[in-house]
Amino acid sequence: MTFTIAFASDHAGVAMKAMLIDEVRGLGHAVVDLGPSSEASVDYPDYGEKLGQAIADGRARLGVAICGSGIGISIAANRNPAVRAALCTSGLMARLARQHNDANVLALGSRIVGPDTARDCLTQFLAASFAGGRHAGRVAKLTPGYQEDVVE
Ligand SMILES: O=C(CO)[C@H](O)[C@H](O)[C@H](O)COP(=O)(O)O
Repeated sequence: MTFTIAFASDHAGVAMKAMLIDEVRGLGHAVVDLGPSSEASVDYPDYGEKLGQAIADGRARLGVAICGSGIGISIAANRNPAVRAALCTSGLMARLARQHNDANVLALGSRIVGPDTARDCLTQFLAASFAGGRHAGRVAKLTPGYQEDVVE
């Protein structure tokens, strides 16, 4: 299955963002790159907000958010009620974020995880799907108007 995936970062995540965009394009996914395009210093709240809006208005089904630690941009993206951003440092966390939490944004820290781990997180995030069942009611408590995504 392929998705439209929105990417956003701050300056610390630009290089990792470019690397992961190449990766997902190679897998046949469509990409919305919300920037930034240079490593000039920017503020993660602005880019987390852009990503939240892209998920909320349906421009992208999934998102990837990257800053130095992954913390600031995941907090920012999660301010949008449509977002369930999960900050992950392993492929297992990324898989569980999709399976149990129906996470729609993968957050990564470019100063925390290396390229191989980042790729593993993204690969497992994209390959997994929400398990539903006992998890559905829990996710509904997180997201107003939550409707379980039907995988087509
Ligand atoms: O939000 C963060 C910390 O939780 C990110 O790591 C930022 O990328 C970081 O704060 C940016 O720091 P810089 O010294 O301005 O590059």
